[in-house]
Parts: sequence; C-alpha cells; structure tokens
Amino acid sequence: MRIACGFDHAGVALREPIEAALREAGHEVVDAGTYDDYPYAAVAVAKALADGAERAVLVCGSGAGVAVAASKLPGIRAATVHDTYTAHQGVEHDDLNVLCLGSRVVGPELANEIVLVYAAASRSSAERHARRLAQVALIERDGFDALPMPPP
Ligand SMILES: O=C(CO)[C@H](O)[C@H](O)[C@H](O)COP(=O)(O)O
Repeated sequence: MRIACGFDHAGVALREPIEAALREAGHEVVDAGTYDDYPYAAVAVAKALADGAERAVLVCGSGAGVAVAASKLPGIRAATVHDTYTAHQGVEHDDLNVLCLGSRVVGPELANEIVLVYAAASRSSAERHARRLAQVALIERDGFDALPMPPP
C-alpha cells in the first residue's frame, strides 16, 4: 500500500521509526515532508492522497492539531489514534484515510504497532457502515442541513 507520512516539528521524532516500520512491512512510503506548523503537514498529505496515496499518517505533538487541520480538507477522514483497536476499527467502520499520532503521547514501539495495524486493516462491507459514511459525505458536501434529523 502507498502511504503518505507528514510531520510537524514535534512529530518528526517519530518519522524514522514509522517510515522504517512501514517500509519493512512492504509498504511504499511517500514522505510528504516536515513543517514547523502542522497545517502544512495536513495539506501535504492531503495532496499526496489526491495524487494516489491510499492512506496517510500525520504526526504532531499530541495528534490533535494535525487531526483538526486535516479534517478541514475535502475527502479527509482523520482521527487521532493511540491504540491498536481504533487503528483497525477506524478503517473497518469509518474508512479512516488519515491516522493522526502524537509523538509526545506514544513512543516509537507503540506508534509502529499502530501504523502497521492501520495499514493492514480493510474496510468492512457491512451496509450500516456504508450508510453512515454516506451520511458523513453528505454533511461534508452540504453542511448542517444535509441530514433530515430523526426525532431525538
Ligand atoms: O500537538 C499539537 C497540538 O495538538 C501541535 O500539532 C504541535 O505539535 C504542538 O502545538 C507544538 O507545540 P510547541 O510548543 O510549539 O512545540
């Protein structure tokens, strides 16, 4: 799988271990660069996805800044993930195309496990997940009023 990786000045601490782990597992790594300010890293991996990368990993200090920035970009489904359960379920259920990590939260061993589990996961074919993803896409396209709300 082709995976883009981007980092800010804090996240760069995980650059070598994550990229090496992905390459050792047989993935093609597209290094989208390292930037002082995390929004640039988010835009760089979004461009790499638009250019054919299948998934992406973004790393900042907490994993929050990159997730916030990436989530503003069209077609991006990003989440901060610091455990292996979310790493695979996020793909299976939510078709997560950007995994966000915090280098000040997890060390290289756990980060590597997380990205490898993420890269190996496959999207579920269950109808309910497809339905919810279509709802997410509608919200992205049309905003607040896109979904006719069910009664509370
Ligand atoms: O972790 C982050 C916020 O959630 C950011 O992406 C940055 O990595 C962090 O803010 C950097 O902090 P610094 O004090 O400028 O090193």
